[in-house]
Amino acid sequence: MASITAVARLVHINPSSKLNPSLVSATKPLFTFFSLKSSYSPIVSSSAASLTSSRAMSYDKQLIAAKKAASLASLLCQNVQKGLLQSDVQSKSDKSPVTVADYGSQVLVSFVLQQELPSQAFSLVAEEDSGDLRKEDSQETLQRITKLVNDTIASDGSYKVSPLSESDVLTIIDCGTSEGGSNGQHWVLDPIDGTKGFLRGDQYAIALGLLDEGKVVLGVLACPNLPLESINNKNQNALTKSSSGCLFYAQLSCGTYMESLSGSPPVKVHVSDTENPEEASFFESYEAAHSSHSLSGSIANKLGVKAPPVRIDSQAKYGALSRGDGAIYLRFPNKGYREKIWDHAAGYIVVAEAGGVASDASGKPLDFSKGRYLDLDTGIIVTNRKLMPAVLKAVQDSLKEQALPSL
Ligand SMILES: Nc1ncnc2c1ncn2[C@@H]1O[C@H](COP(=O)(O)O)[C@@H](OP(=O)(O)O)[C@H]1O
Ligand SMILES: [Mg+2]
Ligand SMILES: [Mg+2]
Ligand SMILES: [Mg+2]
Repeated sequence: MASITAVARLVHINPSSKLNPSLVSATKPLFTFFSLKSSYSPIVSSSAASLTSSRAMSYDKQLIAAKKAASLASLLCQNVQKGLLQSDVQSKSDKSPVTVADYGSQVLVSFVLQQELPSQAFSLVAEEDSGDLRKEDSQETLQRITKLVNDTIASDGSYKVSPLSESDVLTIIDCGTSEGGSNGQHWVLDPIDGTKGFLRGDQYAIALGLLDEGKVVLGVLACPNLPLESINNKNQNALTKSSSGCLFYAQLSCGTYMESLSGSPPVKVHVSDTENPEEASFFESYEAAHSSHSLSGSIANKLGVKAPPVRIDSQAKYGALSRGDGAIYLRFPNKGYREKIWDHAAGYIVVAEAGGVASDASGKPLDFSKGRYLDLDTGIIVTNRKLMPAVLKAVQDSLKEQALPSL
């Protein structure tokens, strides 16, 4: 096991950092308490119960660190997406795709959080693990990830650390194996949510949330391909224009804000306030295998929704809903599919703090305190508070009809 060299060190922020300027100024000066020598070892909590937490506390420091981590990961993902190679993509044991950018993003987020918050115990529930990368035929992929991560850290210039080795990279990826739960604080990370969208050149998100005592208390959603302007169903051309991308962030009781990934001033966002389902447009997954399009079609009919659905990948749907581009997001996976907390934690608080609400099909709020999986009834409904009762009824009626044997 690699050893930590604990050295207090002042990190000088390089003024030429490529990150959003508001993040850079907010983070200097900063002490970190470990330096990376030849090998890397994470600061891992020995027990979740040892983490201190308080419901009344502010999460400002964590929010600054989370924004910086997601922004740096976005840079890596944007660079990879521009020149994606066939060899950059692998298939996981469940046959889902994973790319060098998924791994690279996970390493960067974990690295930045630990650099920025050195005095806090660190627990991370993240999607990826190093299992496949430790296999012999993954050597080249691991080298490519390591180079991507080191190049991104060097080009940003905020951290004066020796380059990470391949072994450091594997160790940092495996910082994400926490089980989460209802005690203490846990970061929740989807390093690329919407990998299929990422591969198509469409929408994806770097989604980072923080749980405190089982509740999501902050969330950051970086959506590098999402335009700042609305993508409602009247303006879907916006999706094809090049964009610098959006960063959504929310902290408990502080509202939801959006800024561009290139650093425009933040604006407070709010969900649509429509009470009329006929005026509401809805989002669903681009991938029909991830959510039943026919069920959401039947729900939309019951509600009298006129506009066709906007189908996009990833938690960009939560971001778009939080600023009112559409008013309803419906997600109904196949029976037996278990939703993971990293697919929803950041999006959940981004919508909730913008005045929206998310529940399962029985109307129960999503519960992030049960470990790596969400324990829920049938599907996920996200909308504004005024529409929720009508949407819930339409969902429950459609589910009952679906359960009836056809004549
Ligand atoms: N059969 C399935 N049903 C529902 N969700 C699925 C699924 N297979 C994969 N997913 C999840 O859907 C996420 C993408 O969401 P969306 O459909 O909104 O774009 C994927 O995240 P990753 O891309 O991080 O693996 C994955 O976790
Ligand atoms: Mg995945
Ligand atoms: Mg995901
Ligand atoms: Mg993912």
